[in-house]
Amino acid sequence: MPGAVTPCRRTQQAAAAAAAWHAEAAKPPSVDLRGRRKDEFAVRPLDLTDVVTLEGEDCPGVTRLGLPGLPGLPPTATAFAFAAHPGLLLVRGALAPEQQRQLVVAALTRFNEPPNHTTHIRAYPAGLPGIWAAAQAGLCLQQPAGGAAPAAADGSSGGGGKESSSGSSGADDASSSDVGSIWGAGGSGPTAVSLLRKLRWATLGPPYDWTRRLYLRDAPHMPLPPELRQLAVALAGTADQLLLRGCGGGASTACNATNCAAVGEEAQQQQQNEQQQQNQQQQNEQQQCGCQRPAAPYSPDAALVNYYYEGDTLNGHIDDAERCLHQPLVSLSLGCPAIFLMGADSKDVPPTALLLHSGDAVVLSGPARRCYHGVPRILTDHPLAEALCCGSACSTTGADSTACSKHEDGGGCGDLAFAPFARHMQRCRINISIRDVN
Ligand SMILES: O=C(O)CCC(=O)C(=O)O
Ligand SMILES: [Fe+2]
Repeated sequence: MPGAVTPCRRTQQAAAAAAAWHAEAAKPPSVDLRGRRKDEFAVRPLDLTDVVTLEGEDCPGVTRLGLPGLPGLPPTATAFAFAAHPGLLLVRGALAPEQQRQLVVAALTRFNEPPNHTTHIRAYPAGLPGIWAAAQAGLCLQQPAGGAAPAAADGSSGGGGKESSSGSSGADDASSSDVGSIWGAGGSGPTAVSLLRKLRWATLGPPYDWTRRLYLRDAPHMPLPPELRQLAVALAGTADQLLLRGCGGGASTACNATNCAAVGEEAQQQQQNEQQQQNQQQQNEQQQCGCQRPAAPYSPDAALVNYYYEGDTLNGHIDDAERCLHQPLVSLSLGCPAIFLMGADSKDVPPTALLLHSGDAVVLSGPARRCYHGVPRILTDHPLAEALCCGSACSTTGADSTACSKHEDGGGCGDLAFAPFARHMQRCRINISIRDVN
């Protein structure tokens, strides 16, 4: 494998990210991004001490790995493995600028449309079609025909908000409405801007029920968009190649001995022993999760889209509702940077804090797939990612214009149609985590 360059940059500011892990752990489960509640930790001063930024000088325990140039990844993408987190791969720049812009547009205009479930599913069971366009046009939600208003969307419990005050008619009214009939220029309904701001998550593929913690495989849904599926397959393949088969990232349970260039009888015997141990370990793991690892190729079919704004956090958690926890989870970051905490299988183990940028991908594979992780902080006061810069966004946002200083030198994308999205993303982070749930 390529040499062990171990880059990171530690800032001089006071530490908080790792300490926050325990604070996060101590919080009640309702205080969560998905529960749409802010908390006292969210507004603490920014502190990046001990945050691994993957910039500048070497960082012990972090290895920069060469990419095999798999299709779907930009040539400049750089992958990192972490000795303390076997199976974790971070690919910096996994998404090309154009890809990032396309995903941002899709996440704000398509992924949040029915039949996909969103934060608003309880209050508006048939969804809020056209919410992005309505917000841009400054519209409000209209009283549904028949005078029965949908319940207010307080988003207070992800998927578990208030029941509709109009009983079943709320859903029927909304589903029979076209975009023009549910939004209007006036009225007493909530503004599309406020509903969009309260939209914290959307599900792609089989919807996830947060209350029962299971995928609703039989509920109406669109298939996972092919572009996400392809990306996840490419990134999971990269992780598999770099971490597992290449034996370079410490994914100890899955190092394929045939790729490890062992020679001679002694080495062969050692390989056989290791293989037996691996098989035993795999059997044990399969018994635990009941899946048939070798018989099931990676086939991502669902995703969770998280929309984060200033002060939003995601508590430390393990994603364990999928059928086979041997299948990787591929997580894409767009917009504002964020601190991502990667832990172990117990919250007693202090996590590593990583700074994620727009265009980064995190692959949780092997042992890392079954480890705690969370997001204690979104950095909304940072410059907008260059990939998302747009000329008119820079010039029309007053104080935010510094966010796009590169653009003023002619370095931006100049895509005027993207301007409203660029403005939105100056204060927003979108994460898309792609899963194989079946
Ligand atoms: O936002 C992130 O980076 C992580 C999201 C996540 O862990 C999840 O949705 O399960
Ligand atoms: Fe997660």
